[in-house]
Amino acid sequence: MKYVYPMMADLTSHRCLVVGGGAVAERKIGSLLAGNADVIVVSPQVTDKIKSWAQMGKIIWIPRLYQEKDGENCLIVIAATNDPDVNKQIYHDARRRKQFINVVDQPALCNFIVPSTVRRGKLTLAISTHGASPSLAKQIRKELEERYSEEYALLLELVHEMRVHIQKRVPDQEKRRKMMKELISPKWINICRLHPNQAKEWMLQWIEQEIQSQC
Ligand SMILES: C[C@@]1(CC(=O)O)C2=NC(=C\c3[nH]c(c(CCC(=O)O)c3CC(=O)O)Cc3[nH]c(c(CC(=O)O)c3CCC(=O)O)/C=C3\N/C(=C\2)[C@@H](CCC(=O)O)[C@]3(C)CC(=O)O)/[C@H]1CCC(=O)O
Ligand SMILES: NC(=O)c1ccc[n+]([C@@H]2O[C@H](COP(=O)([O-])OP(=O)(O)OC[C@H]3O[C@@H](n4cnc5c(N)ncnc54)[C@H](O)[C@@H]3O)[C@@H](O)[C@H]2O)c1
Repeated sequence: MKYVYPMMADLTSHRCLVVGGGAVAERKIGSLLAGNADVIVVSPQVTDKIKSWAQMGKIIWIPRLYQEKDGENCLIVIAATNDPDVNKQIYHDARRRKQFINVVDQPALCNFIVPSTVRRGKLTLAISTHGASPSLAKQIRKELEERYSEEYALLLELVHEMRVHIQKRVPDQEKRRKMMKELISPKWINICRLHPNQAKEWMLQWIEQEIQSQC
């Protein structure tokens, strides 16, 4: 893989196939479900978690070995068995169908890779090392998790709401931009962390004051 195009994709209503049911498959299924995909898992054995996803109707589990037809009509295929030859066969089948294919034990056969991810509500941070060191991607993910804690989810919810409010109330584009910048300053990030229940009210009050002082 020479170059990657980072993209945040909504997989709603897209069928995605995961072949294999071990710990790695479980992780990949988890990220596909987080992206709203319709997930089909083909594997004779699966982990307890995968089994419970199937029982809850979150995925479809076909308990047998992979067959070529399994990938039909799928946007994404993930080959996550512990058999390199089977994984290579899945790769060839997917390439023939021009699908997105990820082969968990052979980075050279991937036309997309799964990044390490931090999610804080609407904030998504994705880290990739181009397959050079998944461990480093994981380490950086942990660092970012500490740096960007849960208050960012609240901050983004509020800023999103306030942005619409400010767009309606403040006609001057330059003033709008200044106010939006102020709302993502350390002061408001700290307020979201320390006073999550008051943050919205205080933001609305601050916006009113700013509008009054501009009149
Ligand atoms: C990020 C993450 C996302 C996820 O899986 O959800 C992910 N791997 C994670 C963890 C991890 N993977 C491995 C270890 C053991 C230590 C080590 O080997 O370093 C650990 C660490 C651990 O488990 O502690 C082993 C490993 N991984 C690959 C191979 C094959 C090879 O390199 O040949 C082998 C060797 C297998 C063997 O030796 O047999 C290949 C890939 N793994 C990728 C993604 C893609 C590149 C991402 C990038 O751009 O860096 C890529 C290319 C394909 C893909 O899977 O998309 C997830 C971290 C999630 C988190 O944040 O916790
Ligand atoms: N990309 C990554 O992030 C990463 C991380 C660690 C390991 N790996 C690699 O991923 C592979 C899988 O790791 P694991 O720990 O999940 O393995 P595992 O042995 O726990 O699971 C393998 C699964 O594949 C299934 N399987 C085997 N042959 C099959 C077939 N023909 N059709 C359908 N299913 C089949 C088995 O039933 C089992 O559920 C390993 O080969 C390892 O090298 C990748």
